[in-house]
Amino acid sequence: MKTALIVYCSPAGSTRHVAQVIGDRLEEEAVTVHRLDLAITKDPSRYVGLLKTAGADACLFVGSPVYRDMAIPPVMAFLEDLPEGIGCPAVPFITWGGASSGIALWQMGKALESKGCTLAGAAKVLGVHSMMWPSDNPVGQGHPDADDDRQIGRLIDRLTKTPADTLSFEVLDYQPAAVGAEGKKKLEQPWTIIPKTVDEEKCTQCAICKQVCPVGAVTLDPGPVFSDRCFDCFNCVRECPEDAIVPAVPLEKIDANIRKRVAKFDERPYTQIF
Ligand SMILES: Cc1cc2nc3c(=O)[nH]c(=O)nc-3n(C[C@H](O)[C@H](O)[C@H](O)COP(=O)(O)O)c2cc1C
Repeated sequence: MKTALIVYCSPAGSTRHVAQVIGDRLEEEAVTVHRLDLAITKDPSRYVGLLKTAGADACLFVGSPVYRDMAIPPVMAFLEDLPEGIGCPAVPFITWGGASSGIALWQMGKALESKGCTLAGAAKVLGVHSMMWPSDNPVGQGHPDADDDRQIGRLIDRLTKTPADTLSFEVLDYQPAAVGAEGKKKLEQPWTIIPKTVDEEKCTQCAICKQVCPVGAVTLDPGPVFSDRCFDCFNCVRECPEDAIVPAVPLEKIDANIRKRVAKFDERPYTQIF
């Protein structure tokens, strides 16, 4: 591998951390790394051109957090917009909050396979659950940690130091049948979000909600208005200094539901390299 493109979206930072570790380790192995944060770069086509030019010497890394068992819409939109037959080796990676990693890796793998990519490797990495920021003990607290980073390092070692290997995309279908089937059913349903209201007494129109939205879904009129690009990352709710953005489901109830799902799935291992 001579060139790598690392594409990701990371509303709360864990997926960005993994992307950073991947990029830093690749650079240690003298790979030329291009990093593409989908929240910043709106037109990825120039970067995708790099992959075409580098051909088999290039590798595409694509990272997403898991939301409701799936990869998030900006990442899937990037994959769907890739040119047909791009055909490079690829490494999807996800971070998940310890409830269920669902079918996100499988879903990303399917999209990559449909563009003619081969699977060089993949990673599932535990991250602190990004819906649980008010809690003193969020699920996944402290993750990704040093051991997670070491596992990512081992993946990069394998990708750069041993002859290129191709995995079957089937390895990404790792969930028990019932969990996998439930996740795949969700793909047929519209993306759901928890509606939010704005407490106009509290809102000072400071525009932080607009700045922290990774997909430009917030406009001010004069308080925040959310477009249908919103995919429910909760950055606006989390970062509002006045707590003026109020989700229809209280955060305590969301917290309790997540903990129930953690107990129900009891998914292991937390971090896994393929
Ligand atoms: C709306 C929403 C839905 C989520 N759904 C799941 C889920 O189904 N399973 C899970 O384990 N974690 C879930 N999480 C937690 C994230 O996957 C996890 O915290 C991830 O590391 C966040 O990545 P980021 O920090 O790059 O944004 C969800 C978080 C949000 C905000």
